[in-house]
Amino acid sequence: MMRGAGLQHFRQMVEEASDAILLLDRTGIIRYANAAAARLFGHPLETLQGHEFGFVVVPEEPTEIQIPHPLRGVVAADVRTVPMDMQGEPVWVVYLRDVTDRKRAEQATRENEVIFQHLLQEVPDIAILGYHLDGTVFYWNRASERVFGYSAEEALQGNLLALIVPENLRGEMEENLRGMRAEGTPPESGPLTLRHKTGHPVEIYCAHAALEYGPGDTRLFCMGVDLTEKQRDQLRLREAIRAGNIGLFDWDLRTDKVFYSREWKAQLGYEDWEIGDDFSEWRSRLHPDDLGPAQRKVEAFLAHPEGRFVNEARMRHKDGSYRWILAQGSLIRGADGHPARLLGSHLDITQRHVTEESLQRLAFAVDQSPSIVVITDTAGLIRYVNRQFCHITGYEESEVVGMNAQRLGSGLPGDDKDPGLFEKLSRGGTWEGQFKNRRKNGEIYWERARIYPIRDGQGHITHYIKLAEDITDRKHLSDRLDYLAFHDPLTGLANRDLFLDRLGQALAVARRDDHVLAVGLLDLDDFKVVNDSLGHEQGDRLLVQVARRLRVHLREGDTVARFGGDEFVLLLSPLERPQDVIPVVEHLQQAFAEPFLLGDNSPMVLGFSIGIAVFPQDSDRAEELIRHADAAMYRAKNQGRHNYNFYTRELDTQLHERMTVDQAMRRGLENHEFLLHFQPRVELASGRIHSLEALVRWQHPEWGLVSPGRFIPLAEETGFILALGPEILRQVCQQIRAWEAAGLEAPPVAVNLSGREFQQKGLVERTLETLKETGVEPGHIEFEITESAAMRSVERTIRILSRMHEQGFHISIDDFGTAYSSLNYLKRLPVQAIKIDQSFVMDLGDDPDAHPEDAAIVRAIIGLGETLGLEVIAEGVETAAQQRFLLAHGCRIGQGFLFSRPQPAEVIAQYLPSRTKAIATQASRGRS
Ligand SMILES: Nc1nc2c(ncn2[C@@H]2O[C@@H]3COP(=O)(O)O[C@H]4[C@@H](O)[C@H](n5cnc6c(=O)[nH]c(N)nc65)O[C@@H]4COP(=O)(O)O[C@H]3[C@H]2O)c(=O)[nH]1
Repeated sequence: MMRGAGLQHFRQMVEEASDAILLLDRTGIIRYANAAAARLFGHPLETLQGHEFGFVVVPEEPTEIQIPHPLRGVVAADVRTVPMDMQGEPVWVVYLRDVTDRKRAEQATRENEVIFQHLLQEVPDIAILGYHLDGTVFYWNRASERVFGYSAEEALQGNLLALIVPENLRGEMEENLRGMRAEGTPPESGPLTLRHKTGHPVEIYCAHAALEYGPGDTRLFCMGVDLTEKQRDQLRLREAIRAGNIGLFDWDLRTDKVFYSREWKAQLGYEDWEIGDDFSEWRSRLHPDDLGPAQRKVEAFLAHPEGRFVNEARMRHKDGSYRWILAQGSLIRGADGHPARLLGSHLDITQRHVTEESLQRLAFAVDQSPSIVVITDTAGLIRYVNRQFCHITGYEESEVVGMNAQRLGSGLPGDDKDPGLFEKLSRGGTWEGQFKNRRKNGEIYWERARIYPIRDGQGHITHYIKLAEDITDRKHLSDRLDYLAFHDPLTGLANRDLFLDRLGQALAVARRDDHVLAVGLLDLDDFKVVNDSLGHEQGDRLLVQVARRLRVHLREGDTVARFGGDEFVLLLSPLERPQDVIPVVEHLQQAFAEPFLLGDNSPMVLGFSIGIAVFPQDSDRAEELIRHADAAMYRAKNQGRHNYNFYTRELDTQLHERMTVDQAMRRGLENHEFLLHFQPRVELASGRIHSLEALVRWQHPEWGLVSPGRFIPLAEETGFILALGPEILRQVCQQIRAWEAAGLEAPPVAVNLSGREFQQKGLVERTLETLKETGVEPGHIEFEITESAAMRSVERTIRILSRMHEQGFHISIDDFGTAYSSLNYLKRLPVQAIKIDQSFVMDLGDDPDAHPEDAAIVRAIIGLGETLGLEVIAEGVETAAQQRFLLAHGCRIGQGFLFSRPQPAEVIAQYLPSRTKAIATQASRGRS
C-alpha cells in the first residue's frame, strides 16, 4: 500500500497522463477524472465528477466508444476498464485514449484506396500496365484496353513483349528488362511506337516506375500517354532538335541572361551544368578573329532588327579545337514593343566548312589544271569551262557557258562526229577518243579527251565532264612519224614498207584480173662518185630531182619508192605484156637525158641502170620480185651504163654463184687459204726498194690462186672484208716480224684499207691491238685508202686519219685522180702520199708525148703532190718511158710490173737488205 509522498507522486502522474482516466463507483458515477478526461469529453472536471459515465463497456475488454464532444463533434476513444477494490468498495478504473485522428486517417486511407484504384482503372488517357521483369502482365487498366485493344482478361494471361511490343523493338525491350534485373534501372521514359491488337502502330509517351512488392519481387509499371497530334508535333520537334543536333539559345536582352539548351552546350563539348546563363558564355568562346565581326553583326541586327539574324563564326570547343557554328535567330519584342529577346539556334557546320574548303581547293585545282575541263548538262549545254579551255580555244567563259557544246565542235554529247559517243555516255559508260575542234579564231586543233557521266545521289546522270588535252603538236608529230614510217624523208617517195604493201595489193589485183605487173629496180650510174666527190648535200639535191623526175614521168597508178642510197624501185601496174615495160624505161631514159642542176646551177647528166622482174613469169611473191629485179639491175650495171635488163633464170645462177663464193671465202678464212704477195715500190732513180704493198691472194683448193679483183668487191659487198681485213693486217705484221727475225731490214708495208673497213667503228683501236700483239711499230705500216672512200664522209675521214696519223701510221690516197676530190678537203687530210691511179700511168704507154692529156693529168697530180708537200707514188709503171716521164716530172717513187710483180714473201726476202749490212752502211755513213 502506497502512503505519503508515494501516493502524492502517483496522483500527479495520473493527473498529467495523456490518456483520459476515470474512476467509476459501482453505480457507474464518475468519482474522479483527470485533465485529459476533461479534454476528451469537452467538459470541465467539476461537471464530469458526479456525472454518470453512461457507456456500456465490457470490463477488461477494449472497446471503442463514440463520445459526443461539445466542440469537436463526435470523438472516438478506445476504452479499457479495469475493476479495482478501493477500501473495500468495488470501483472501475476506465482508461480512454483519443483515437479520433487515427480513425479519420484510416478512413481516409480506405477511401483513397478505393479512389485511386478507381482512378488507375478508369483514368481515361493513361494506359497503365503492370508487368513482371519477365514481361508477364499483372495489371491492365481500362485505358490500356482501349489503347492496345486487348481486354484486361486477355492481357493478364499474356506477356507484354508478345502482346504490344513490335518485332523491331523486342530486342531493345528485352535488353531493358535484363538491365532492370541486373542493375535495377528502369527503362527510360520517352516516346515509343507499340502495337495495337489489330497490328497498327500505337504512338505513346511512356514513363516507367519500378515497385518493390517484396524481396526479389520488383515489378514495373508502364504509364503510357496516347499522344495527341499536338503533343506528337512537340515531341517530334524536340526529337528533331536533338537528332539535328541543333542548339537553342534564348537571350533575354533586358537581363542579359541567356538560356542555352543542352544541345547548344553539347555542341561545344560541355555538360549541361558546365555552362551558366551568362551572355559572356557565348562571347568568350568566339574565335578572336570572329569576335569583333560577330559582335558588330549582333549590334547591327539589334539596331535594325529586320529579317533574321545570321552569323557564321568559329567557337572554341572544350577540347581546344574550333568549330564553325551557324547562328540564326529572330527578335521577340516585349509587351511594350521594345526588343525583349533574341531567340535562335546554333548549328555545327564545321564539316560543311571543311567540305567547302576542300571543294574550293578542288575547284581551284580544276580551274588551274593543265587539262581542258568542260562540264555540260545532259542536254549538252556547257555549264563550266576551266582556264585551260579558255587558253586553248580563245573563248571567254561567259561566251560558252549555256551554249551547246556541239556548236564548239567539242564532241560532247550530241556531237554527230561520233554517233556512238552519246549512246555510250547515256548508258553510263566512259568515252575516250580524239576530237578535231576549232578554236575561236577558226584554227583547227586536236584534243585527246575522256568524257565521264556525273551522277547524283540517286545514281541519275546529271552532267558530263570532259577532261582533254591539246594534242595538236603531238598529232602533227605522230602524223609526221606515220608519214616517215612509210616514206623516204629526203624525197618523200614511198619507202620499202609502203612499197611492199602496195606491191602486195597490186599482186592481189593482178592475180584477180589476170594482168601483168613489173617491178623495176633503178640504180643511178656514177652517183656514188658524185656523192663522194661533191658532198652529200649535192648528192641529196640530185636525189630529190631524180625522185621528182621519176614521179612526173610515170603514170598516176605506178608507184616509185626509194630504198636508200641511189636505189629507186618502180611498180608498173597494170601491164598487158612484159614487153610493155620497155617503152616506159625508154621514156625514162629520155627524161634523164635532160641534165639535172647542181647547187651552183651547173648541169649534170645522170644515167641509170634498171633491172626488171615481171609477175607472173618471174615470181608471184613481192620480196622475190624485188630480189630478182635487183639481180637484173646488177647485171645491167655490169654490162655498162644506161642499160636495162630483164630478170632471167640464168641470173639466178649468177646470184647462186655469188653466194657460193661468199660461203667459200668464209670457209677459206677458217682454212687459212688467204695469203699475201708483196709488190715493191721503188725509188725511180735508183731502183731501190722504198716500201712494199701487201696484196692479198686466195689459194683456193679447187680454183687455184684467185686474184683480189675477183673476190674483194664481193667481200666488200657482203661485209666479209670486215673479217678478212684484220687477218691481212695480222699476216703483214707477222711477216715483218719474220723478216726481222731472219735478220732482214723490213721496209714499211702498205696495206689496203677498204671503204667498208674504214667506215667501221673501233678501227684504230683494233689496229693498234694487232700491232701490239705482234710487236710491230706503227711507223712500219702505211694504210692505203681509195680516193672515193676517203671522200665519202670527209669530216669523218679527217677525224679517223688524224687519229691514225697521231699513232704514227703513214697514210696514202690510192687510185688518186679517179674521184672528184675537193682540193680544199685534200689539203686538210693528214696523208703523206698520193698514188697516181695506174690507168693514167698506163695510158702514157711507151710514148707519153703521144698522150698529151694523160701526160698533163699525171703532171698535174705530181704538181699537186709537190704543192701539198705529199709524196707521189705512181702505180702501174710498166715501161721505161713511163719511168723516165715520171722521173722527169718529179715523181720519186713508182710501182709496177716494170720493177716487179707482186711476189710471195720468200721471193721478196731476196731483195731486202740484211739488217747488219744496213746498220754497217749507216755506221759508215755516220763516220764519213
Ligand atoms: N696491169 C698492171 N697491174 C699492176 C701493175 N703493178 C701493179 N699492178 C696491180 O695493180 C693493183 C694495185 O693494187 P690496188 O690499186 O690497191 O688494187 C687492189 C686493191 O684494190 C685490191 N686489193 C688487193 N689486195 C688487197 C687487200 O689486201 N685488201 C684490200 N682491201 N684490197 C686489196 O685488189 C686490187 C687488185 O689487186 P691486184 O690484183 O693485186 O692488183 C694490184 C697489182 O697487182 C702494173 O704494172 N700493171
